[in-house]
Amino acid sequence: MRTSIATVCLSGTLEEKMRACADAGFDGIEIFEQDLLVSPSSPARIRALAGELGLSLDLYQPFRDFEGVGEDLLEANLYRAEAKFKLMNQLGVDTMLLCTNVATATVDDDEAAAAQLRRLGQLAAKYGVRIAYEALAWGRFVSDFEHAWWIVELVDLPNFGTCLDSFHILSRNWDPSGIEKIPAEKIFFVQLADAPRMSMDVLSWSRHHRVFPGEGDFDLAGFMGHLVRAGYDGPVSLEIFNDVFRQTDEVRTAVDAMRSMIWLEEQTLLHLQEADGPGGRYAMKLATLPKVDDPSGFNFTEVKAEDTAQVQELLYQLGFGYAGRHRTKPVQLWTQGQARIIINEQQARKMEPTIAALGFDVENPVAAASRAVQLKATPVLRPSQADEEVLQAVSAPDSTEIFLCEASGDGTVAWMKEFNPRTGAPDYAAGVPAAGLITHVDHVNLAQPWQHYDEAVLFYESTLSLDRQPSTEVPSPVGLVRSQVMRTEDRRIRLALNIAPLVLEHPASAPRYPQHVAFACTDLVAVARRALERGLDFLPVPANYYADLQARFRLADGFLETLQQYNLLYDRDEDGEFLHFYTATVGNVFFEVVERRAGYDGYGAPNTPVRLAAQYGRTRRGRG
Ligand SMILES: O=C(O)c1ccc(O)c(O)c1
Ligand SMILES: [Mg+2]
Repeated sequence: MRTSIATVCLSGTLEEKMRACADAGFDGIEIFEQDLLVSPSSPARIRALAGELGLSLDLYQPFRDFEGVGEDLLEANLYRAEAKFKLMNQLGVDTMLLCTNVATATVDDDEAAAAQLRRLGQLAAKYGVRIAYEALAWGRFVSDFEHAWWIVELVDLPNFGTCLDSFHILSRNWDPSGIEKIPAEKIFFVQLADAPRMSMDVLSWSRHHRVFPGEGDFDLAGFMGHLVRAGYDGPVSLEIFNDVFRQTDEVRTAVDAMRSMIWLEEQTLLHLQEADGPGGRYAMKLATLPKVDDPSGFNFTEVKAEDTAQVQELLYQLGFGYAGRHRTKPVQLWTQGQARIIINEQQARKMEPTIAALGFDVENPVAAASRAVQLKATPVLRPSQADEEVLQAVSAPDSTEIFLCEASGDGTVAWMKEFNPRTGAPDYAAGVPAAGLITHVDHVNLAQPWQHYDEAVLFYESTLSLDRQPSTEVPSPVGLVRSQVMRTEDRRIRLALNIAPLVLEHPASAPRYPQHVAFACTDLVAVARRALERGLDFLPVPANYYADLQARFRLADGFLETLQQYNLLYDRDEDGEFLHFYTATVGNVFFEVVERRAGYDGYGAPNTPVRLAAQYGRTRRGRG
């Protein structure tokens, strides 16, 4: 698959954008007119730079509002077009994108529009230029791709074809299977964009909310399948108008963009193999990635901190046992059931407790790491001694290190033998056996900086094959928190990503992005009772919450009192019940313990505002 990207996707100058696209591995670019107009570089310089960078200049765009106009305006439009054809000759670009008229068209007549477009095509031919006619979803008279294709047929010139843009087709729910009826040689260009489903006018949706494939809700593998079956083999280009991408680091955005392409290429092939059977022969060659099974569990969570005392104490209070110090590194291991927490003091100067790494159980760590690196993840290199396990790891967009560990069905993990339980136990933990009420990690919640949120979703979806659930928004005292759960089908991995609201201008301003690990247990009240005995600082829950709980659920006598006594939260739905509590926050980390009853599959979402408000209240009072 030949990859391309529109310069409008990125921030920076035209030259910066071009370098970022080349470095990320794109084959070509579409030059967005505005980027050239504001550039101090001459067309000849841009052409030379593209040559130096090995980028093909695939498209010049857009040319707007040409057809369906009166004769005077037509003359002016042809004059304007000829100037652009000359410019394109200087740039060495042979295809121009023409959008359907959104503003100046007054004549709703396909034959008349085609006659005008034929004049444009004939003029373009003198300059060796091809015109790719694209239906914009808000076009004045032409807004659907089959209508645009019909007009292309009427124009009937070899250098006049169509451009298909997934956004304009899928946003309007046009049936994309019609693409297969268009002869491949008349599809001059293809633009791809994903987007979250939204109910707003389609122009605003398109100009502000497009995202890279895999970050939104469109079925782009299905869309690509129609193109591949049509026999298309030209550039597949990203055209993403997005407010965040336009203002963030272009090098990073270009890598995110490339990841989306590599992943989509694989998804397209898998889609075609499933829909058409293996052995399909298509003009477009689609590359594959190492196929890996879903991760089968959390292997470990690593908390990094300069001062480890508070984290140790919380773990002790939750019933974790101290399982030893690493034989060569300043690293402790705490375990309970299948839950393993590593506390790492290495290179942690001035660091408040933070989740620095997550280990996932995978079938084949080398293949999983190779897949991630082929998807443009940065490998993490950790020095290890000759007799230590060599662990595979890559860096997630928020810098959390993702370790791909060998799964073991029996609850032991190979690297645990590097820890010596006889050294360095804190006083209160000496000789404490893991008490065994907590069984494993239920989920991990990572707060994402707002500008890397979509990138993080695609990262986990593509590298670890986690499935995206519908995203939700939860009110906090300082704004709405967007939340997105990613999980495996068997639920052994549940990862929640949040965008923390910006609190920069707020009096309680220190921007904090607390993260948490939620442990699963079979008896929450017992875990809470033990934790209280050991002095745990529970996140307090207000009495108003319990009054509302009783009103909603009519709880059995005594149950509400028990919940309230231990600051437990409760939820119930048609699948089952959910009990949970939170610890105080230490640095950037807190813990949750959950008990799922029957088939409850959620996360206590109605309780999240209560947690956020309680955490906010404590932060303002200077407590964690
Ligand atoms: O929003 C626009 O104007 C616009 C321009 C060119 C395109 O290819 C497109 O899809 C949208
Ligand atoms: Mg487009």
